[in-house]
Amino acid sequence: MAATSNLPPGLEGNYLETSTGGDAAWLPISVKKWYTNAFIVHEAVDPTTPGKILLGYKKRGFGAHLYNGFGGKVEPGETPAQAAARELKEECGVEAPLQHCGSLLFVSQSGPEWAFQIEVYRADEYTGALIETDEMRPQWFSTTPASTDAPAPADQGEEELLPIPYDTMWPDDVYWIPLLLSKTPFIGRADFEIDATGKYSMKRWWFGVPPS
Ligand SMILES: CNc1ncnc2c1ncn2[C@@H]1O[C@H](COP(=O)(O)OP(=O)(O)OP(=O)(O)O)[C@@H](O)[C@H]1O
Repeated sequence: MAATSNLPPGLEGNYLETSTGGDAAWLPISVKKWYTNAFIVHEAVDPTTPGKILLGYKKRGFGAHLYNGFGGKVEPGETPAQAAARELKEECGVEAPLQHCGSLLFVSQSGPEWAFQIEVYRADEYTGALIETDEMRPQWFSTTPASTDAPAPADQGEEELLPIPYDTMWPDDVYWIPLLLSKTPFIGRADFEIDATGKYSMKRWWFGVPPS
């Protein structure tokens, strides 16, 4: 992993680059707004009980028709941790001992005029009953990468889970979800361009982790 001299503007600290790309100039940041994003991850127990991650299919609003964690804006007077717990409960009905695991900065050209500062949380467990809400349809996905020589799914009445649907997620997710799964703290920034159809594409990105 490379040294941190190329940390993008808006990120601070001692971090080692895990991935970077794009050659656009970093966009200027005027205002930042705080958001949260929370994930429940069940670790693999053994080969017949693989790991799984809870995502939500966003039914409306910003990021509609993409799978994501559960989250939203930090409201005035709330800490990001309080907002993360509130949004998780509002969007899929459950409570969880969320732990902060990453911070992300997203800037877009010709989209929202503010930058998104997103605090990311994960929990190994949850309490309550998962429900579909007006905003999100929760769904579990396998955390085991798809592989041709993987054993056939156990035929034990368990529903086979699909792999994480990166093609139907924000394009930055593939760079930091693996870090979230391995419980590696992370930071990152991605700058986006939005085309006439509203599609976001990444023009420059950088993700990193603390030195071990
Ligand atoms: C650009 N790359 C990105 N990659 C991954 N996740 C991203 C994201 N950009 C935004 N997000 C997440 O999208 C949700 C938006 O929140 P959003 O639904 O607008 O907030 P909130 O529920 O408060 O809105 P309403 O007031 O109900 O409209 C929130 O979880 C935020 O973390």
